[in-house]
Amino acid sequence: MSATTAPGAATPAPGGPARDEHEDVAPAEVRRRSLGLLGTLLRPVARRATLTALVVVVAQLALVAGPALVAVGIDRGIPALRAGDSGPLLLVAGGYALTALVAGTFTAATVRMAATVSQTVLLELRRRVFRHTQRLSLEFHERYTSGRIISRQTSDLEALRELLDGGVTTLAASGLAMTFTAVGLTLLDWRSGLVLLVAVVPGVVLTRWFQMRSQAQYRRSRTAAARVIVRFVETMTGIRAVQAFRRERQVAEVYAEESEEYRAANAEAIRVNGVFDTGLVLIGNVTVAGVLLVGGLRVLDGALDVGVLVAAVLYARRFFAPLAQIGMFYNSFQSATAALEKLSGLLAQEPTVPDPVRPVRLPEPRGDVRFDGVEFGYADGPTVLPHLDLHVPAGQTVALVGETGAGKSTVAKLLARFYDPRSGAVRLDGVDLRDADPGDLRTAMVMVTQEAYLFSGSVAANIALGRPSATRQEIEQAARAVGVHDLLASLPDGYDTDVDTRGVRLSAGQRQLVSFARAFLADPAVLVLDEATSSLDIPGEQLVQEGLRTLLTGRTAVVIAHRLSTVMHADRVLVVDDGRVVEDGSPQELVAAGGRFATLHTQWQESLRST
Ligand SMILES: Nc1ncnc2c1ncn2[C@@H]1O[C@H](COP(=O)(O)OP(=O)(O)OP(=O)(O)O)[C@@H](O)[C@H]1O
Repeated sequence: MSATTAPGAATPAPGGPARDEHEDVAPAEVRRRSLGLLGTLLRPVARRATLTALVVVVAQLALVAGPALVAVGIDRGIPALRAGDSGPLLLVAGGYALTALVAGTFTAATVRMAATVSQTVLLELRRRVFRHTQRLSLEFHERYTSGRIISRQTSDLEALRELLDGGVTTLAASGLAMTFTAVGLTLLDWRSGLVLLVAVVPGVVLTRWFQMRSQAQYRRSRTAAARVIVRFVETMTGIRAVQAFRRERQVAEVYAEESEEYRAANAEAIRVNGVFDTGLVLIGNVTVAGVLLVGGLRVLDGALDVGVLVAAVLYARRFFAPLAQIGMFYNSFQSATAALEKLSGLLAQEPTVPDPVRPVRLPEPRGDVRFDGVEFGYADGPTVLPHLDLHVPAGQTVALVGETGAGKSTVAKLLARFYDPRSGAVRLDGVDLRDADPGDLRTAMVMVTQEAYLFSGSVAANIALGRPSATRQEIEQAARAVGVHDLLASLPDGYDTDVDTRGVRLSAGQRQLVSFARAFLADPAVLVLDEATSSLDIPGEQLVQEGLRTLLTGRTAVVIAHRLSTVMHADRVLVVDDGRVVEDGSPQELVAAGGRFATLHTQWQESLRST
């Protein structure tokens, strides 16, 4: 059982530093990169975005005209009405209704247009992130935990969505509303404008306080949220280990603590928001009282018209309302900026196994494999293979044996080009894998891993992964060849059975056979196979052995062998120790030579006898 697999150890904190902790990039460069990404995303929707901005401006202008029209209505329209002329008042009322209509229509249009722009941008970004992440080399996926990738595709895109859907337009509209209101009021009556200016001082102080507190708070809340998500994903990914070692209670306790921290962070954020909103209402109302008092006294003196006073009060009331909106979206803005930085960081990652500039075609591969002076180590880690020279002629079956950590999988992964050597070259039919056409290489070389991963979907679709153009007949032929046809045909829906269907989960050995059928259908010139270590019941074992033999026939095969029978059927055995080939020969020769393999062979036989 592979229950000892530890859940990914690194705990990412998407709410923490926006930069990928593995890269060393200056903040200015990060900003440039994020803006660059935003630019490429917005370019296709530039016209629509500009139009949206114009619509926002018109909506705000229409809104700000309202109080001014009220002033005109009171100061000009009513006296005229008293004098028997209803024209001016009707004109003003009509004008007011028109501006209200324009403001309403344009605000609704803003919401729709912003949503269209935002959804187009997000669709493109979501696709781009998926395509890019999928293209990145294995080396990247081994260090970038699944929790972090999930955060990029979920919470980061969500943060951007929140801002783009309504945030940007609300921020712009709020900024414009405040500016237009201040200008409108000053033009109408500069003394009332002055009162507003005085009130702006505590408003700015309060907003500044809020920004600082809420930024810290928001960061805390995001970090806490990320911890909860990562803990959840890791626990569920490693559920076998958790259950096998009875860690449920401890994991639940840690999870409860982290959830509590998340709750506390959110509660504090709400409290800060509460103080800010209440403060704004207070400042707003005091300002209204100030404008009313100063203006009222001047009305008494006859220096100010009543209508202008009413308009001034309306403007003063409106002035502080947008600040609450700005405060609300300030955090979205922050988190969207951080999300954009992280997404642009992910998109800036380059595959460590790049596609060749001038690919060499391998249309009819023979399967001749060479390792020429290969030196290799993972990333910046220690050397794993110091110097490997190896020639596997076409059609040969080679079994790699050796102790755990000897470097067998590393040889296999270099051959399948999941990694490139630090020096030297791996060649197929004389072509350096780094120069080989990636499409041809994937056809020529297939790696079957231990885990025999099945994707959700039918059994047939899973086999067809080996050759998507295969007919049902060819799929069944492949299954027959590796001896799994009867089993698959007896499933509830035969080959159409969904591998995820409850109650028909395939066993490890059966999954292995399906993956053999998949590889058989792909029919590669070179097969790299990591034999499953899981022990199978004897009939199952025999079935897998027979399937394996059919699969290996007629092609070059490099097998990381865990079973004696596989090794003994190989043409050649390589004993790997500490990244070096220490014995090389046919199984019979090596047994006769009495070296390491001979010892291993004796141990194997003894263990088989004792079971
Ligand atoms: N992704 C990786 N990153 C860093 N080091 C690695 C990685 N994979 C393997 N190693 C290291 O490379 C060495 C060889 O490992 P490898 O997996 O090739 O051994 P192996 O012979 O296949 O072992 P096993 O039989 O247990 O699968 C080990 O020291 C291991 O720690």
